[in-house]
Amino acid sequence: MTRTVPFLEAVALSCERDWRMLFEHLDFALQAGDMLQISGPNGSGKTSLLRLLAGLRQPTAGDILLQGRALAQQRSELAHDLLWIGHAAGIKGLLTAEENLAWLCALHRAADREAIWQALEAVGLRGFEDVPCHTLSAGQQRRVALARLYLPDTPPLWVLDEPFTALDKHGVAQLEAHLARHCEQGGVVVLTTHHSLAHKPATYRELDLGQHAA
Ligand SMILES: Nc1ncnc2c1ncn2[C@@H]1O[C@H](COP(=O)(O)OP(=O)(O)OP(=O)(O)O)[C@@H](O)[C@H]1O
Repeated sequence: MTRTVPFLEAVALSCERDWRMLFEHLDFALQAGDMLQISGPNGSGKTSLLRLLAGLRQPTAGDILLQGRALAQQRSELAHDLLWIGHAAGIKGLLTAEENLAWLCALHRAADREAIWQALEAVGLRGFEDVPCHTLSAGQQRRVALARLYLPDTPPLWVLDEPFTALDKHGVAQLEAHLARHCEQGGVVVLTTHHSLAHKPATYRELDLGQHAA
């Protein structure tokens, strides 16, 4: 029987920071449509794991495979396939919401003004498109970052570090539904959050790093 090549795979993954092993021998495989929530106590290595998956750090040991090939040898494929939103909103305060989004999109694929305005409207920022982001609230700044998830033709793999931070209840529910929809349409979501998701796709799984502590 032939084995389907996973979209993203971690094989015997270990991560050490500052001489401290955070986790060892971690294995998981994600197919198109899967959602993986990384959980665990503060300092257990959730952000560190996401940064490995996003190609921002090298594992201490083990491999990460993207569609069956080593991630480290696929920088351009990763840039094409990955949408990474880190723990900080990662937006520039002097730029407007529209300018921030245009700049962030340029990292992957350009989006036209109409698409950017529609994405900002989808995250509830209608009327705030052209004000400098430093004048927005923390939740609104988070929404600017998250608007990338509402652009057409997003990359298939979304790696999101604490995406619900600073969002209000409605924003949380809306984002949960959007992530589930992305999976139902064949995308892959890997996220960290300390909150338990109310809306999960059928493919949802949780990986508790507290149980993999070295
Ligand atoms: N920039 C850094 N330099 C050195 N060590 C770091 C750095 N960032 C994190 N670490 C170390 O790695 C450990 C894990 O950090 P990480 O941010 O991955 O944890 P986390 O599970 O995401 O925590 P939290 O729930 O608090 O966000 C930390 O306890 C710290 O010792």
